[in-house]
Amino acid sequence: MSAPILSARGLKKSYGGVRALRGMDIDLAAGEIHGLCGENGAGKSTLVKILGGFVMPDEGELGIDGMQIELGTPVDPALLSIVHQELSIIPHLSVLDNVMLGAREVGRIYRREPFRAHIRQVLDSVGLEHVALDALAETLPLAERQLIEIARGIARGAKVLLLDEPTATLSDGEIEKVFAVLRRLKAEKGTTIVIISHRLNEIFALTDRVTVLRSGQHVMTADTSALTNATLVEAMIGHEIKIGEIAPSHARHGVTPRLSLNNWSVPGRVAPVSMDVQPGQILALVGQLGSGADALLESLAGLQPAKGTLSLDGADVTPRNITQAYAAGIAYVSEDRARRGVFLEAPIGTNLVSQILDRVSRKGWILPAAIREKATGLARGFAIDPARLPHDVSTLSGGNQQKVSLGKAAALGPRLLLLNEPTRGVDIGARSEIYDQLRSLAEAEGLAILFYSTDLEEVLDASDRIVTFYRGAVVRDADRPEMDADAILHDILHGPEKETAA
Ligand SMILES: Nc1ncnc2c1ncn2[C@@H]1O[C@H](COP(=O)(O)OP(=O)(O)OP(=O)(O)O)[C@@H](O)[C@H]1O
Repeated sequence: MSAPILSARGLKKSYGGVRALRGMDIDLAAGEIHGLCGENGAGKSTLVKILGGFVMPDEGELGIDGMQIELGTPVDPALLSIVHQELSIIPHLSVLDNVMLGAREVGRIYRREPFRAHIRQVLDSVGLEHVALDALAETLPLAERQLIEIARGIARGAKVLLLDEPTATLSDGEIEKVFAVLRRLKAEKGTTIVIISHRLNEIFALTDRVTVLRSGQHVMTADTSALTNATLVEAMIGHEIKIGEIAPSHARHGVTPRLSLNNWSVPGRVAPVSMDVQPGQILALVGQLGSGADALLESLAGLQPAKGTLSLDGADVTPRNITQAYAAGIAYVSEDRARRGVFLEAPIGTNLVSQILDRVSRKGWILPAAIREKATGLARGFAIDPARLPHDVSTLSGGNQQKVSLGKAAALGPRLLLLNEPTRGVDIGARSEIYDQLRSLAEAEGLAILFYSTDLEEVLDASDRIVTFYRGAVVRDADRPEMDADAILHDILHGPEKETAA
């Protein structure tokens, strides 16, 4: 490799007793796309935050573009820019102001006009042609806010661009647009790009080299072309896992359906749907953003105004808001975990049992032993380290926070569990543990699970029935063995097959 554009040596960082990085080295070549892989909590975000100067390491050295960088102070954004994992978009500012926030060009007096044309171009390039520069960020869905975050990183024109799970909330079409922009930045401007992703197909599609971290240490750096799925997974978690196998369905047939939808519609977003879901069935709702698949899921939790009737075990419980949904035994896990999923500044154990306090207390007194027992069981089931139960959720890595929000919903013992992007940011090993846990809940308790996901691998690995959506209507409803990735993609990108004239 010619002289690296970025070189870090001996980076160490501990948070209390947690050793996030234990002496990490990394070199980035100019103009390469470099993937960072590793389990949840391996230290990827910590590394990226140290490189950007947002976290002060305990030890280490960093050089960028031939300059020694003072650690712990934000690096000039024209040199290095980060697209963070948790959105830093300010809801009540416009799209333009969000992109320009913190830009060096702004100076002391912020006049918007000179920047409009350039920012328009950047937004168009990431697929936000339809979004006005003056629209308030809060009016946009999560995926579009994520695209603005990416646009902000691109607009800085940095020599090194670090992206921490930029695609976690995006669907395939959007991801392709973002990747096209990244490839263009590399080819035309020689930008060096680092990308963290748990979706291995993205790592293979985009990167030139990959670095793997495990428990805060460097495990390997290799050319992507020299790796296979299996060798990469093994480097990340130390053993092989089964991917792509069709798990047996636990759906109970010949009994009253767990969920029945009768003429259920979300005005303006989903045309009327009637369907039954059996106890123990795990059903994936799949579609592009705006296809109605996610709106349908939210409507079942009382989060979208809907028409029609929703029955559980044969009784009409049509929820008009989330409180009614919970009361009926419907639990919902949001895709936006920081805002709606967990209490960040409360211990993990407290979070897990926060919605079932009545079950871990007697005569109004909370029973610590009961909390510990319940929380430990949930932690085990959802691959959370039980030793960390007393720590605040905010000290967990992103993927581990997601596991807490799943455990918290499962604690309710619901009849119907609704999951929006169930394993967003969760590593590949923990993902398969979570799918196993969901399957055993479905089998043991007859729980019906409906989930919306933009990750096709997740749809194929976790479901036993798949419903595809296109432009607000169901295209196909089929058992998992009858579907594959091509069939799903065809449905969600093109809609139903056109009838050929006889
Ligand atoms: N502010 C903090 N306080 C305490 N512990 C922290 C803090 N930030 C990170 N950690 C811990 O440091 C370790 C590394 O976390 P980091 O976020 O870097 O992992 P990651 O590889 O990015 O994980 P993920 O894939 O889940 O995002 C984890 O054990 C995490 O809990």
